[in-house]
Amino acid sequence: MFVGKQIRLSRLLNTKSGRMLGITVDHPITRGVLPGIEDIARVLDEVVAGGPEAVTMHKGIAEKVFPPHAGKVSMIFKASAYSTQFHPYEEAIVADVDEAVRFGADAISVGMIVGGPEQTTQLTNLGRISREAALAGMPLVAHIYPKGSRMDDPNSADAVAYAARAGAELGVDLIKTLWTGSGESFRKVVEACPSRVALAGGEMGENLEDYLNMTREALDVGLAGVTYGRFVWQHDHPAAVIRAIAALMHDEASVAEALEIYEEQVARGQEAR
Ligand SMILES: O=C(CO)COP(=O)(O)O
Repeated sequence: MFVGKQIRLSRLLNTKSGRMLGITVDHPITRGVLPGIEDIARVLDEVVAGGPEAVTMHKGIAEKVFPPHAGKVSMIFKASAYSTQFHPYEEAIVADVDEAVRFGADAISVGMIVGGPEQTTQLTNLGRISREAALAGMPLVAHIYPKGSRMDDPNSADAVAYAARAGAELGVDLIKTLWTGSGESFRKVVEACPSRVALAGGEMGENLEDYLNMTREALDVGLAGVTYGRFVWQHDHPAAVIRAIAALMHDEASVAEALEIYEEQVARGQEAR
């Protein structure tokens, strides 16, 4: 491994656990300007206050909003975009490795949808970015979801293992993918993937404890990271949520302990007001 990639990777991974707690704020092209993400400067302030290892964003946000946070958190530069409404099966490439280098990014992130004929272009794009990232010593993160037009059950262990392994085959360092519903089924995904596997989050509808339970179960079978978005920054107390997740990931806390940390953080924040 080039030393540059090793150094950047070390900025992404927690020194204690070797895992990455990442928060994504790249949703508007995918899902619209969701409630809670309108004021992106405020969102980033609240997220960074929770102390995650990394935040993922597109170039325009990196340019306009990220600079005050440089040095406090790593930046993952998003280089593709899709839309659940307009082009759900295809990620468009919107940036490249040279730009990621110029923006001071610690990793580049690309999405790929597998499970349909559209994956031909997706594989071509990921293969190219993987080659360019390797040459630049830039870690490669990929969101790989088996949500292609021929996939019946994107959350099945076979589908998710296929997606994760496709990323590993193409040299992705950290693959973010979907939860399969249980630790037992997720173990199959982790065991079939020689790269680090990270989990995506989901909608705000579910409660915090459900997300903490999912995270704990996945960590127990080898999860190496999370890249959570909506349920964190749409929450009333994003920094407290992040600290609770960090306790699970870096201190091997139980869900009950993580919930206590969440309550403490909320109380402390309210006292400070
Ligand atoms: O990482 C994501 C978008 O890039 C998904 O985040 P959530 O599903 O947790 O909102």
